[in-house]
Amino acid sequence: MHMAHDSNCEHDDPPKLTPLHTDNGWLHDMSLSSPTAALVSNGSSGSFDHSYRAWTKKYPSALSAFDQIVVRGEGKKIALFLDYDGTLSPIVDEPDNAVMSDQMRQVVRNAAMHLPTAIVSGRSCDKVFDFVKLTELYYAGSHGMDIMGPGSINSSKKQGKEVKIFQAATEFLPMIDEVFRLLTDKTKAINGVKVENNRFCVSVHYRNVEQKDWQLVAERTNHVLEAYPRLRLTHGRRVLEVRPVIDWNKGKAVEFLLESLELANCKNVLPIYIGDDRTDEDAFKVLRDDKRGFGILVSSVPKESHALYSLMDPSEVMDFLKRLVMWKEEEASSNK
Ligand SMILES: O=P(O)(O)OC[C@H]1O[C@H](O[C@H]2O[C@H](CO)[C@@H](O)[C@H](O)[C@H]2O)[C@H](O)[C@@H](O)[C@@H]1O
Repeated sequence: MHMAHDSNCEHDDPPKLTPLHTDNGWLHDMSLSSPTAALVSNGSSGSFDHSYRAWTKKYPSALSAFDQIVVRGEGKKIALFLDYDGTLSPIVDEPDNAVMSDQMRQVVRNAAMHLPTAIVSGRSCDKVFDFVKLTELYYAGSHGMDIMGPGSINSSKKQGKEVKIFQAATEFLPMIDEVFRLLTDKTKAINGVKVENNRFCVSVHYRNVEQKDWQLVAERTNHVLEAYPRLRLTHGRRVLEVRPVIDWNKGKAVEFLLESLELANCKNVLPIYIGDDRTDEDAFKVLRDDKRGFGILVSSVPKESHALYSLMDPSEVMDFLKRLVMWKEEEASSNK
């Protein structure tokens, strides 16, 4: 059975990682991802609107606070980091159908013409590139474990060889393939489960699984991972993510990209990271702790975050990017 979910009402837990082998933690987190959890805790849609408005006092809309944002960016080079799912494309039931609109593609292309721009995604670089199709961007796939520069994915396909900028977990590739096959096999009897190979990590999707079977998904995944102490589990939007136990995440990827772009340790740089997922919190935190730039959380439900601002959904992300480009263009022409 495929459960219809209103992804806008999806609630995720605060950005803490679920420890492996703690069954209650898993199920608790999985339940909190249920669409009803947010609504029930907020009562009617009226009080829901009220709590969202109250929440935006703490995390102001990046559209309403746009003037304040550009004051911070005046005379600075803005580096843009964009998550993919739930940020540039709406959340949909089938991960392979999470296409990006042509309009959004054009907006991101325009942004990349003015600002160094990177996509930072849990998906493999190849998959996210197949959706985004823009050669002028940096791509940090597999939660930042696979970083490629402008043109490298496309040219690697043409030339039959990959141009790697950085891969943090190459030694894990055989293990990840093995675990992908095992997880596919061990969960195949559960209706609605989808196991996705994201090269340096594996996603176990339970979005289309009946809630009564969520525990089974968690148990089977946990059981497979018991034999792999060098892998750990994190939790995204109705997805369990298996990844290597290495000190690397989207935050580290942002730091790495800033270094590569020679934008680290520069006072005249303002990095902005836009994302919707718990894994994006690592990047929000890096920017917040360094007091360098800031994160913008994409969420239509109140949640705690290391981000400074918020946007409701991908359409607001598009509006924000358009305004940012217009402002950059005006700034460039007034400097002529
Ligand atoms: O870092 P991201 O670019 O946000 O990737 C995180 C995961 O996104 C995808 O799953 C999520 O989006 C799907 C399509 O809308 C949705 O069906 C799923 O429930 C979400 O969890 C992707 O499929 C995963 O591999 C990524 O890790």
